Amino acid sequence: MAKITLDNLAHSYLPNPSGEDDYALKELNHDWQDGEAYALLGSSGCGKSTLLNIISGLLHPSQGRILFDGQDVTHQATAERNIAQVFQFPVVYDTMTVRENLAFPLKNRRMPADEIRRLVQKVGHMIGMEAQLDRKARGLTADAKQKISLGRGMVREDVNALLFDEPLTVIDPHMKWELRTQLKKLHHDFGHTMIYVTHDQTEALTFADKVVVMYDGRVVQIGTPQELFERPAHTFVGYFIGSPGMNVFDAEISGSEARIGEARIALPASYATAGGKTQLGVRPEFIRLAEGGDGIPAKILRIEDVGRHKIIRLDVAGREINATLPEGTPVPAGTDRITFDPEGINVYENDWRVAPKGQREAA
Ligand SMILES: Nc1ncnc2c1ncn2[C@@H]1O[C@H](COP(=O)(O)OP(=O)(O)OP(=O)(O)O)[C@@H](O)[C@H]1O
Repeated sequence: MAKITLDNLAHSYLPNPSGEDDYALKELNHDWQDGEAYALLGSSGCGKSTLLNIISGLLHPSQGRILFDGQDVTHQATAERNIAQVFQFPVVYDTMTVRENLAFPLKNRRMPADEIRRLVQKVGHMIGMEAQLDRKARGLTADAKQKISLGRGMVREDVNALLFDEPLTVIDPHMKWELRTQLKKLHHDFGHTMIYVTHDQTEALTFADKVVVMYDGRVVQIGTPQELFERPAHTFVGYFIGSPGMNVFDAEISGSEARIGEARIALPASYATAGGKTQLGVRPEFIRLAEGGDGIPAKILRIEDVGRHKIIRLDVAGREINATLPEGTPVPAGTDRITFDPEGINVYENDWRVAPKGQREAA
């Protein structure tokens, strides 16, 4: 397994990039720790595959270096990097049996036959295909073929890193859950460094120790699921993670007080801002419904029951915002205001989180 260092890394697909906008991947400096499971999460076109392909060696970065355990691999071919990769669509050999497909990377490395047999049996079990090991891959469903691809990715225990690019897209929903659980178990048992690209937050949050959120070619936050939930570093993270996402209110900030329209809101700490666009981010879980008092005027538009909780859609100064209430908690009938739980308030300037005075913002 290896620590992966992204050193001053950036990539443009253009031959002569002239400004930041020309870069599909904007400058990055990060150490991804040995043995951790990372999910690269972001919407389509934000640069996830570009970054993964640079790590795997399919793409050479236009700037910077990539290191595995301190060794510069920037100009090494994929085959030399000792990694396993699983792509969005199956890559299997139709004329081979399932067993032969799974054994392929091990045979290539001239592993003893009894060791191959043991590993193939184990992975066959993990992907739920033990009974089909001696069947030819031809004629299997796309779902089954993708399970073989996943199995082939997981079969080697000595790789520097395991890279997955949206590997569960063609898998049916029940099996998705099952395979995600198996991947987590694999990580737990062997401690591989894993990088898993997805645009699905559930997949990212259930799989990863650390989620790397990308937006417009930039890594905007690397954090545990809890950190992304409690302290989104960028308004995009707040909006993208959570269902519904974080509400964002334009606000004037003055020390430990915010003003939203006529309403004054006491902040949990004091904040120094530098004259940029300032906003408060409050997740739906931290919005309280009230009748009268000092809150922000709001009108209930509709209430949606989604099982474990209710989503209350409200109009606040012409914009729709969301609150959630646990199942069984009644919606106050005369609701005409909202207030915020102080611990759920984050302050943003030009979309980036501002740390309370006296605290340093995490990278
Ligand atoms: N081969 C290429 N040539 C030129 N531009 C490209 C190439 N591949 C990707 N891009 C552009 O680079 C940006 C990042 O694309 P990338 O595929 O890395 O994003 P992504 O987050 O993986 O998206 P998706 O989830 O849709 O695959 C996009 O604007 C895309 O159009």
